[in-house]
Amino acid sequence: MATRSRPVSKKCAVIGGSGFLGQHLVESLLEKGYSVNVFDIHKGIQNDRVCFFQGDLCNVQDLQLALEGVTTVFHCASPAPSSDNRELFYKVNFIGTKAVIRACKQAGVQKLILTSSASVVFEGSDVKNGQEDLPYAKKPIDYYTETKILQEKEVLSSNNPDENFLTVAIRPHGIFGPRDPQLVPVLVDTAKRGKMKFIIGDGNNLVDFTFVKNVVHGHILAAERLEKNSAICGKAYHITNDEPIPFWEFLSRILVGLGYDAPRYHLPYLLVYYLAVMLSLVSLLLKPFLTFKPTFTPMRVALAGTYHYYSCEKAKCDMGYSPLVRLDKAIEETVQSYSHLRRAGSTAEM
Ligand SMILES: NC(=O)C1=CN([C@@H]2O[C@H](COP(=O)(O)OP(=O)(O)OC[C@H]3O[C@@H](n4cnc5c(N)ncnc54)[C@H](O)[C@@H]3O)[C@@H](O)[C@H]2O)C=CC1
Ligand SMILES: CC(C)CCC[C@@H](C)[C@H]1CC[C@H]2C3=C(CC[C@]12C)[C@@]1(C)CCC(=O)C[C@@H]1CC3
Repeated sequence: MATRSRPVSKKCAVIGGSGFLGQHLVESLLEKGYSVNVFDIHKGIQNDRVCFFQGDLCNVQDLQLALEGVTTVFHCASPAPSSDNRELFYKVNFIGTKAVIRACKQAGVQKLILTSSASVVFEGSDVKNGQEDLPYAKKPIDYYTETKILQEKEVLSSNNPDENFLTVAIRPHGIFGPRDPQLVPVLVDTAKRGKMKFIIGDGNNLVDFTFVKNVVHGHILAAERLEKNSAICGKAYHITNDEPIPFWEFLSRILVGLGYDAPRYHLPYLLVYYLAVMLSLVSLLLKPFLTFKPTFTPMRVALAGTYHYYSCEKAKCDMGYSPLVRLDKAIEETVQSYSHLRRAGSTAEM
């Protein structure tokens, strides 16, 4: 172990370590010689090399054991955006994050790295090469994002070098990669139901999709650069692949890679957007009698039909970030990892 750059005594905790990003983060931290405690409400991680603590982050007592002797905490837990549960978003992302900060301070944790989201500045209209000085969205695209804003503000304002408590927020966008429960499975499911035939808008809108290993790299760099007097204290950073791609081209490459047809027919953006708004109202009205989850929600349509890509220059400059894996390689690795979702009878093709 003498060759490792980080001593094993560097103990950190990953809150949300059973999740998609959390698991990749844990694996990378272990590879780098950190010792890792995982805290999560679900035991989704099978790894003998970590200490697992099951609990709800809203509960300071639950957190205490997991944070004992820990110097660095990564907070990447959140209810899934698709859960569409306002109360839960507020409780976990806002009240729960306050509990995390309190527990960190009580346990003498020195660094807190929050996984925020680039969507905190997105209001459903084009963002091109957005920088971190964009104001928070006044009308966020959904309630999940509204609570991500509250959460980020709370974490950044708790940065206090005098108390030896330093914080930073990482804002990824469109995370994808092996084991993602959200993007590829939703795409494949939609394609299987014959609903992936249409391109919303002209199809030229550039978007950031960020490979999970690059997001992890950004988090670990931030943790390592977070020192008293460093430029990154109390700041937010976009972490992207730095290769914006047309939204529909990205989706098509994943779909074709897995043997499905790429969407071909164009529909006007505003028409689909207002249809999605109407559909979500109908589903709300019918809720007491019948539950159905529309595939094309206003939030998804806004994400699918507008430009939303962000500059990661500030992360490059302040923490020496640059993506480790290029987009082509990342798509290839992702498609290969989803061989179980490949269309029956299709052969591998990239
Ligand atoms: N997936 C994406 O494209 C993006 C995700 N993010 C953020 O990245 C972070 C990680 O996202 P994913 O890994 O995709 O989500 P995920 O759903 O795979 O993982 C979240 C984890 O948090 C845990 N969790 C939820 N509530 C909890 C609670 N009360 N106490 C303890 N653990 C709890 C879940 O059990 C899960 O293991 C989240 O903060 C999300 O907001 C930000 C930008 C984009
Ligand atoms: C049915 C199709 C129109 C769209 C299918 C793909 C979507 C499931 C994904 C495309 C962009 C993704 C995205 C997120 C979730 C999954 C997508 C909508 C986030 C909302 C996840 C949480 C965030 O913080 C922001 C992400 C933006 C991009």
